[in-house]
Amino acid sequence: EKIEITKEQQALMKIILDAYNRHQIPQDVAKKLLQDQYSAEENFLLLTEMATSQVQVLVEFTKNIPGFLSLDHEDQIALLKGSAVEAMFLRSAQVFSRKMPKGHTEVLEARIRKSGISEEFMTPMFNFYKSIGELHMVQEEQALLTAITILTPDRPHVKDQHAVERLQESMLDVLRKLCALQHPQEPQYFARLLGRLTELRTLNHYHTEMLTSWRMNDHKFTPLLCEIWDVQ
Ligand SMILES: CC(C)c1onc(-c2c(Cl)cccc2Cl)c1COc1ccc2cc(-c3cccc(C(=O)O)c3)sc2c1
Repeated sequence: EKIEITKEQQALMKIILDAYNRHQIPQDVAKKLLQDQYSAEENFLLLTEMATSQVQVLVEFTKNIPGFLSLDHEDQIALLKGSAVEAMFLRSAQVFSRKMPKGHTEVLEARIRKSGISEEFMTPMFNFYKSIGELHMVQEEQALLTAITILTPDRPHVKDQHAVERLQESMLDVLRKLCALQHPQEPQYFARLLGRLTELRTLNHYHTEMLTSWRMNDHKFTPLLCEIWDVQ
C-alpha cells in the first residue's frame, strides 16, 4: 500500500535527527582516542572518559525527545539508567560502521580489546558491532533507533509504562515507514533493525559482568558513571 509519512511525523523525525546530530562527543575528547599510550590502564581511562562524555550527550539528546520531559521525573531517570549501556553500544557501533576518517575505528577497537575486558565478552560485543555495520543505517534510522531504545517501557522501576509505550510506539511507526521508503527492496529491513534491539538487551548482561570484573581489579569510574550504573 502507499506509505506516506505525515506532517507531524516529519516534524518528529526532524527534531530527533537534529538532536542526534547536535549532541555528539566533542571532537577534542574523541581525538584523545588517537593519542599513543596503549597500556590497559591508559585504555581503560580513555574509554571511561569517552563513556562519561557519551552519557552527558545522551542526557541532552533524551531531553529533546518530544514528550520525554512530560514523563514522571522518576521514570525519566529510570529510562536513562536502564538504557544508557544499550544507547552507548549503539553509539560506539556507529563509530565502527561509520569507518571514522581519522582511523578512530582501529584505535577504538584496539583500546576496547586491551582494557581489561575478558575474552568471553569480546565475541558478542564485536559480533554486535559487525551486525550493526552490515545494516548501513542512515542517520535518521540511527537517531530513531536510539530514541526507541531509550523509550523502552519495561526498564526496572518504570511506574507509568503506558506513557512510555505511547511515545515509543510513535517513534516505531515513523521508523517502520522510513525503512519501507529507504529500503523498498528489503521488506524485512525494519524487522532486522528491531532484532538488533533484542541483541542489545543481551549485551546488558555481559556489561554488568564487565563492570564487576573491572571493579574487582580496583578500576575506578567517574561519579556520573557510578550514578548511572549504580556502582561504588
Ligand atoms: C567505563 C568504560 C571503560 C566503559 O565501560 N563500558 C563501556 C562500553 C564499551 Cl567498552 C562498549 C560499548 C558500550 C559501553 Cl558502555 C565503556 C566505554 O564506553 C564507551 C561508550 C561510548 C563511546 C563512544 C565513543 C566514540 C568514539 C569516537 C567518536 C565518537 C563520536 O560519537 O563521534 C564516539 S568511544 C565510547 C566508549
